[in-house]
Amino acid sequence: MLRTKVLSLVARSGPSRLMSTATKLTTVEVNDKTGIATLTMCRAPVNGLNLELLKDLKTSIDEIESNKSRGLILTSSNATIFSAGLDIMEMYNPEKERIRAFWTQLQEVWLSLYGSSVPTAAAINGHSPAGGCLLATSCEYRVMLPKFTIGLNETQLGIVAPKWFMSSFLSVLPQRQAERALNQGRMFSTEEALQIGLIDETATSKEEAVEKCAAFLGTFARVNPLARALTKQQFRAADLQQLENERKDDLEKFLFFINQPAVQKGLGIYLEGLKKKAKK
Ligand SMILES: CC/C=C\C/C=C\C/C=C\C=C\CC(=O)SCCNC(=O)CCNC(=O)[C@H](O)C(C)(C)COP(=O)(O)OP(=O)(O)OC[C@H]1O[C@@H](n2cnc3c(N)ncnc32)[C@H](O)[C@@H]1OP(=O)(O)O
Repeated sequence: MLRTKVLSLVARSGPSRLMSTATKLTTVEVNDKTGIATLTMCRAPVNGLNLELLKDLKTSIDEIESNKSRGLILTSSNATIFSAGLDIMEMYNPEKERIRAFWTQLQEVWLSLYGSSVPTAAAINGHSPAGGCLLATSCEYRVMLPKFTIGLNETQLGIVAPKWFMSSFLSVLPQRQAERALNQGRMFSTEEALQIGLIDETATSKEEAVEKCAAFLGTFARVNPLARALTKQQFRAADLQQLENERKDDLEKFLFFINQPAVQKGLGIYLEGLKKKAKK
């Protein structure tokens, strides 16, 4: 497959350039006027984060970073789902080498998105459970459409969100609310998320959400970019460093946990429930 880290121009539409690393599961469109890049996840049916989508996300984030875009807006091509979180098929009866690569890639994506020197915002145009919420809370600003849900529901699946998932959540919510929501595996409606501060604004369409994200990113237009980036970095450095220091341990913990027969059984039951619901 043709995969190059060099930015390539593959299409033009209006004032935006569609740039791509020939990936299939993400697209990056840069607005020529604002310099803001919109990174869209497009893995059918639900933007489940599998190894390939994670690789494409990482490539796209790196591309936006190295292209010195003025901002990054993360969104989805699906009309009702931002991301269904980690693809459970990657964790259920996993293949030994692939699951290692999968978790390592998830760590990479989080380190690049949460640690991005570019200002970031999420246009949450659909449901955003677990890993979807992780991506959204790794950004600096969130605009969400009504009648969807967002949250870290891991405990509902019998799994435990690792510390760095909590770091993103805690960068948005006060400890008391974050702890309670995580322990409950609570999913918030758009209205509840706004009330608690898990999202910053609502919008009635994806276009409006993207516009509101762009307006937020525009607030940095007159701020010195280096001063802004270093300030953001200082806020996030301890969280990022913690994962950097514990990456191997974190991977081994994940592998140990996910391979427990009780966890596998729970994931199997959960998947079955999802499939039954989908057939109805
Ligand atoms: C001490 C600590 C140490 C280490 C840490 C250890 C462990 C941590 C490990 C993991 C952390 C995981 C975080 C995660 O992200 S887990 C994933 C959580 N996601 C969910 O619970 C979402 C489940 N999905 C839904 O709720 C819904 O599908 C929806 C709201 C996103 C969309 O609803 P729809 O009605 O529009 O669509 P469906 O009909 O339900 O689904 C269509 C299709 O897609 C399949 N599917 C949905 N979600 C997933 C998924 N996350 N993974 C895989 N597949 C998914 C669904 O089964 C349907 O498939 P079929 O069409 O039936 O084939």
